[in-house]
Amino acid sequence: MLQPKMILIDVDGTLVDSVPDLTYCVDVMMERLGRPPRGEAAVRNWVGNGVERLVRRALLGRLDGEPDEAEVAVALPIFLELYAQNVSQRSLLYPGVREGLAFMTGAGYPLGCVTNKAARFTEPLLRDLGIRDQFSLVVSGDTLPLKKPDPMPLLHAAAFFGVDPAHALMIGDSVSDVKAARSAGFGIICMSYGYNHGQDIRAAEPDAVIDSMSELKGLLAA
Ligand SMILES: O=C(O)COP(=O)(O)O
Ligand SMILES: [Mg+2]
Repeated sequence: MLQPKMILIDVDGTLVDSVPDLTYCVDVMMERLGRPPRGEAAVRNWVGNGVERLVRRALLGRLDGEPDEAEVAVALPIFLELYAQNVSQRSLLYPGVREGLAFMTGAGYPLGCVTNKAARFTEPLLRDLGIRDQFSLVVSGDTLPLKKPDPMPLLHAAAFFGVDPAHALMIGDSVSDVKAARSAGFGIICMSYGYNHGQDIRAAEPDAVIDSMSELKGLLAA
């Protein structure tokens, strides 16, 4: 049984299935630019590195590369305005999240949230889904100079809670979470259902992969 002194949890693909709202905003943005929609299957593979990177990927129609900067300058404000209005309209907590959070808080684990989503979207999303109060700390993608896969947000949270990273656990869904956790010296558990750019997260070799946060009670000391 694991008994970390602090647990940090990722948002998109871990707590929240945010792809329906992100897809809506990508596709309306594309329509306004006079370009074809990208659809949910593509957007699912592009989430995880912040909204600006998502917009760049949508403009390109693929994961890697850089679109024309003039096009980004037009597209990004459109997307940001749309997402501000649609951050939680279609997004849902994954099955098992409420149960997993209740187990962790009930067992006394200090909880933080670490996401690459910008703070202006993270805060209302967590609030609208009724889970903001579960977290003593929320570190968003623009809270610090660097975001995941850099270890900075995780180390910042460890310092906030006064916990040695060797006694800290990250729960995420993507290779960025695994890389950040490994660089920070945290343990890492991943959700099998999340967004990992179309790759099976098992290839990144987290400490464990689970299908639902309700399974945490079998891994963490109560
Ligand atoms: O890509 C994003 O905006 C955020 O993704 P994350 O919550 O999985 O870090
Ligand atoms: Mg994620």
